[in-house]
Amino acid sequence: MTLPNHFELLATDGAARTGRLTTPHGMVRTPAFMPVGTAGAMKGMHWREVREAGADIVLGNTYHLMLRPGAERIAALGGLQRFTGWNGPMLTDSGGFQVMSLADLRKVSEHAVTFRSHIDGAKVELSPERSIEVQRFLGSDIAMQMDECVRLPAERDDIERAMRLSLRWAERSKRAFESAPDGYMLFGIVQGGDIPQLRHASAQGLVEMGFHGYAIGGLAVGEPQAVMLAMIDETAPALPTDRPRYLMGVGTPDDILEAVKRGVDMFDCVMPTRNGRHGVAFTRFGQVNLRNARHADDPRPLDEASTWPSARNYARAYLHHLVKAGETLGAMLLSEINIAYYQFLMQGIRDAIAHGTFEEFYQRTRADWSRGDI
Ligand SMILES: Nc1nc2c(CCNCC3CCCCC3)c3[nH]c(NCCc4ccccc4)nc3cc2c(=O)[nH]1
Repeated sequence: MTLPNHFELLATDGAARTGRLTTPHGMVRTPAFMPVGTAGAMKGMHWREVREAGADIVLGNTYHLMLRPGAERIAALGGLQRFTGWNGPMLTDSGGFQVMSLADLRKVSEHAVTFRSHIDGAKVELSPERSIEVQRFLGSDIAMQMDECVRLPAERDDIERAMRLSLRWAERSKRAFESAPDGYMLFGIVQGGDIPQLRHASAQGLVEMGFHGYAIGGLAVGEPQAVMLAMIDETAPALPTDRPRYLMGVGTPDDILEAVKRGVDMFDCVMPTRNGRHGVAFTRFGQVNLRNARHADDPRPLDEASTWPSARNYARAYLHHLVKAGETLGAMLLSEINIAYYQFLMQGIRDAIAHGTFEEFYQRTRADWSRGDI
């Protein structure tokens, strides 16, 4: 059954696309980078700064929130937007990927993933039906199917087993989602590891079922960038052009630029906030590790031409000091500087595609990153 389409393609330039995704909590401009909130907050930042930096949509954290404070409790309090104060669009992952990454004593069966809560050790069962129920309780605008993602490198048999299980779970997720009000979306997730035929089979199976959008999963799990990009080349053309494509867990600015060039519309990654907390700044001219002693006497700001005040107004020497001293302000400033840079990059990408100048933007941006004089 074909689901309604809430995505509007505005322009294309080669395989790159720019568009708009309408959700119950607002509009999302694509290509979009979605900052990752952890347990209902953007570590070290106020939502006001996330919005001012240019983010239209953020990720909520199904795995953490269902364990604490609990999905039913958040629903009783009005849903994630009211609970957290972020009043814009939210996307939530299904939780299965995090269970496999974070939980201990986890087990995958046909029915569900079971694991021990890292908070109180309680046994938890996450089925496709429960994952959809949790995401509905959280009130997210875009829910993800429950899937099984295999780390790479992996045996073909294991990749195929997980891909076929994920297709069966896609069917169950879609059936469980059917009662959602109009406007709320469910994305399928393409699996298939680094094997083209399995990628095609997964994409075809999902497209036949019909979803509001399609995620490319099973990547950024240990494979070289070249393998990730090759799998995007295999997968994107097998997906409908009029629906959004979301590359999960990606990535560095370079990953994002390469994936946009290949037709990807949405991204999420913990890197800007996580690297920020570890003293690494993303700038127009590449990454700067402010823990490095070479910054101790440097009065220059990170980027005097930046659109983001904190990247213009603080000396590298000061940021170096904050990071070395373990001052919370250091993590806060670098988190917002990094989120702001990612959104600056996405705005540049959207403008370039809209003006048919993406190739020039791509070349100039990569040249700026490799100037190395930073
Ligand atoms: N369902 C599902 N999720 C995936 C995710 C989680 C995406 N972020 C969720 C978000 C929810 C809120 C809390 C945070 C996560 C992935 N993340 C990565 N690589 C990350 C690679 C990476 C990059 C930087 C640092 C660490 C790891 N590959 C992924 C593949 C899949 C997948 O097939 N299926």
